Amino acid sequence: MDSDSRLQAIKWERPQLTILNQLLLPHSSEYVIIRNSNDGHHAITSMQTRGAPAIAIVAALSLAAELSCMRFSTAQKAREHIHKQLEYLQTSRPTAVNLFDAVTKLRKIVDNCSGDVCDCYILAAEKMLVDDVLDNKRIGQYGSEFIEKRLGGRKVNLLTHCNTGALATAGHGTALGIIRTMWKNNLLEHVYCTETRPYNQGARLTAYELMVEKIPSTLVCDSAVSALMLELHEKNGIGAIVVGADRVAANGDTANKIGTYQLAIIAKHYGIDFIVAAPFTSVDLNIRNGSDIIIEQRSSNEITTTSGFTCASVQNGGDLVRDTLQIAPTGMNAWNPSFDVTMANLISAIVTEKGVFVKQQGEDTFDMAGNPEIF
Ligand SMILES: CSC[C@@H](O)[C@@H](O)C(=O)COP(=O)(O)O
Repeated sequence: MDSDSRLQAIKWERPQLTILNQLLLPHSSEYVIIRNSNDGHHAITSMQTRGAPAIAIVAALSLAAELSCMRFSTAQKAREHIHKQLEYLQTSRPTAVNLFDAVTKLRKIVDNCSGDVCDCYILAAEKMLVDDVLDNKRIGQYGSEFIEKRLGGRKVNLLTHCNTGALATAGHGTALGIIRTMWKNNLLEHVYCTETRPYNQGARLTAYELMVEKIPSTLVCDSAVSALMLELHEKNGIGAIVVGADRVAANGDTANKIGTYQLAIIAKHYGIDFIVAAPFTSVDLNIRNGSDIIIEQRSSNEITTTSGFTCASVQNGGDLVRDTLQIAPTGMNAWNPSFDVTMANLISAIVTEKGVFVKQQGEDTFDMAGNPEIF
């Protein structure tokens, strides 16, 4: 078993799809069976699964599971059903473009398929799962080489935000994939991960992944990063901030988990690299810049309450029970965008499986349709 297979968030054994229920992490690892597109849609909207690549792959495979149990009298009927279900699946979450990219590719494949339409669909969805892991390993390698070159090969401290690891992808991860690769290559000293309020993907999921991998790491409040930069100034410092992406516009403007933008400003203030890591399925060449990215607004309850696990020993024989506590006054308004957009001028490099995109001398933006570099 390699290190990545310890954390497998998406399991596909034709015709069965099971996913790790991330609502229960880090306290218990329970898998949920996804039988059809309805289950897939629910898994995404309820956040049992999350993270841009994982959302796309679970959506695609949920329909593959459904199709495995169906028979259609004509190829046209199969195509119509697939189109309808893909349409429905893409209503689950709006910001990550990977889902829309997957839907476009799958539609094209079934429209052009000359054999059994369901087989064509299932094979294509299965390939997305396999390709994502390979792409992430390449991102890990390219990102590790880029950081090594930028920082002269010394062991570095990195900071990351949200969760971009094996739990957010088919395996290995993107920004966390770079961290995994650097750890394996003995180039990493320590990782700082932000808690990522209000949903706590950092505290619950990234902290869990780092502990499973035994990577030296420390959790910090989102609001502690500037103070941390100052604190570590004399002691090797933070070498770079590495984050994932939900959608990268053609000019490199990047939507990612709320709080990413302020980290980019901090990186600029301290003169360190701010690196985005994402598969090319997160790049949306159809939009020129970040102002066209739809930002998901989530319930104010996520801010006005806090959730966690309490030990209901009497009722439940010691089992941990998920619980929610109100922390703001009843009726208080809250603004809860799930993502923000970091402008390209604050980003040092965008690492993809094709290579590393950097800005040309004197430019403020990236050309995501152009050629990346390998360092
Ligand atoms: C490889 S995951 C990249 C992004 O999707 C990740 O950074 C992120 O913002 C996840 O948000 P989430 O709301 O948990 O789906």
